[in-house]
Amino acid sequence: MLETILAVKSQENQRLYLPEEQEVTHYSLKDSLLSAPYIAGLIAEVKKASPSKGIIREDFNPVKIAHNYDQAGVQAISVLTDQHFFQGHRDFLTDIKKVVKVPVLRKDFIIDPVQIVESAYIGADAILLIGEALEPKKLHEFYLQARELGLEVLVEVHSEETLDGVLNEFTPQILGINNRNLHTFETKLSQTERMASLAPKESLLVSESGIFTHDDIQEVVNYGAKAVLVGESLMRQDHLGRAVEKLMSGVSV
Ligand SMILES: O=C(O)c1ccccc1NCC(=O)[C@H](O)[C@H](O)COP(=O)(O)O
Repeated sequence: MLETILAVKSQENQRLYLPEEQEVTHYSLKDSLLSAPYIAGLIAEVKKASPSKGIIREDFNPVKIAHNYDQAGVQAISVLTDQHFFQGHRDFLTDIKKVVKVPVLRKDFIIDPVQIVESAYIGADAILLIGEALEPKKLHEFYLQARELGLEVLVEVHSEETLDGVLNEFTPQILGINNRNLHTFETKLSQTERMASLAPKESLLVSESGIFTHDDIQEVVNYGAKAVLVGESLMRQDHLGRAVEKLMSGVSV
């Protein structure tokens, strides 16, 4: 599946899109995740659809969703900006950035340096770089480019092999273990269990995908995760404030 996504991405015209410059306040993803009052930091995702689940949320107002997440006390917001596979848009991120006071992560398939420059212009505080989408050397170059532009980076890996390749090049500040198998789409928290011990102590470890309950969060925290990235389970809830509270504290309000 990743091959298909990357083929479509490389055919999309990766032209530089520079909106009118605007004043935005930037927030640190790492600092925010480490300041969580819960057992882990929460990156809550704004995602209308996905290749594995189709439409996840019919009533989709990205700005309203992000505002509700912010009010609920999440530590960061992840915004899918890919149009083709996730029905996202880069404007969602720019609009969200205007109404929230937490860091905003651009979640997309970044394969061209132009997308990194664009991410800074559209207001992102952080970007995602996927280990399986970039050779380790290129990933490191992209990482350094992003850092020079003031962006933080969540480096995501789906396998031990990819993690090994990345760590041979550099140590990411923020490292995501994605629990989704990119071929079958199946999610297994045991992926975090298997890989967490290979993560450097200096990297803030984020467990991503397939997290639905407070017990799931407790489980990945026990494996060593300091933060979680949650999309679908929140996106399917009507009341996001209550959903965040229940997910993070384990108690219904
Ligand atoms: O979500 C998918 O179906 C998907 C398929 C192929 C590549 C990436 C995909 N998702 C991106 C993500 O990593 C997730 O949106 C994110 O980790 C949240 O996952 P979840 O909580 O399971 O929605």
